Amino acid sequence: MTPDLMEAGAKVRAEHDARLDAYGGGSGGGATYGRVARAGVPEFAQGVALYVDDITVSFDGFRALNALSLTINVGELRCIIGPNGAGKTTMMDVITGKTRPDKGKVHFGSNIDLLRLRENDIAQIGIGRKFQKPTVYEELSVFENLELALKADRRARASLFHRLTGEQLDRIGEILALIHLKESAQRTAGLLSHGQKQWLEIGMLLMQDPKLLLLDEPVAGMTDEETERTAELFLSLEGQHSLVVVEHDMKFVDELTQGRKKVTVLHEGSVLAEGLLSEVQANEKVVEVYLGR
Ligand SMILES: Nc1ncnc2c1ncn2[C@@H]1O[C@H](COP(=O)(O)OP(=O)(O)OP(=O)(O)O)[C@@H](O)[C@H]1O
Repeated sequence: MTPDLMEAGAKVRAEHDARLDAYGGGSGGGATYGRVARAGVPEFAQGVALYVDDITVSFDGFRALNALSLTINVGELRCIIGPNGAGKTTMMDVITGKTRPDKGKVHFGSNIDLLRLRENDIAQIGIGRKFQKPTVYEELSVFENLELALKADRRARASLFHRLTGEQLDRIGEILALIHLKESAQRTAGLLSHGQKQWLEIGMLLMQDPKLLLLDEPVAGMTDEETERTAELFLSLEGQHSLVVVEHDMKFVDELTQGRKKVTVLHEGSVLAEGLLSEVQANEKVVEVYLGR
């Protein structure tokens, strides 16, 4: 390579890095997303990913969660359903440290007390949350969004001062294939369809290799084809990650549970029923709370 070309290459890279730094993902930025957790390392040997016990959350005396208890196993894909106002979002808020409960316990693995940690620390120890609306960096390319997510991971930061390692490039390639965006890697994220943006955001979460993924109505607004692809994606993640999927779309829940996985029905802040989708759909109490609205 001639010195001219080397200089031009360095300039392109510097501009690229400056673009990412502007979004807080560079070596000096990312104060919120990238703070080093002092939370310890979660222990999963007992097979439990998440243990929620007797959680109550009150808003001005109204109980959004009422003695809620729930256990998610390592590698499990659990769908949570329930009518509007059942407490599904509040439950996610408690797990991720956004809302503090009045009482109860929330443990990640067998040893981490999530109620003692801040929101950023919880994200850093391996709990990823996907909100209903996609939140990707619209002006950046699909690839840059994934690169930024990698830079937010404290484990990857030290090696990212100059360029991505081969291993990191491979990881981005793997995720691009998984989220069906390999052909769109250089596309500006703002130009993606709604479904593709949702996948990109899931890909960004996956860059940090979370043990537990919380997904709030991930297929809302997706086409049937996108919904099917999302089900395939989640099924391919099962086993390596624990997934908690809050969803109203029963066809999607059916695709995810494949007639053999347990679903949890929330109502008025508590677990109303738990079992196979066919069982809970035949449960009189469940039918009543759905039809009663
Ligand atoms: N910050 C708050 N202040 C007061 N009430 C709240 C607050 N957050 C939630 N609630 C109430 O708590 C209850 C549970 O709300 P939550 O959003 O957790 O339900 P949800 O199951 O996620 O509902 P949806 O399916 O409609 O998203 C609702 O009655 C809601 O109005």
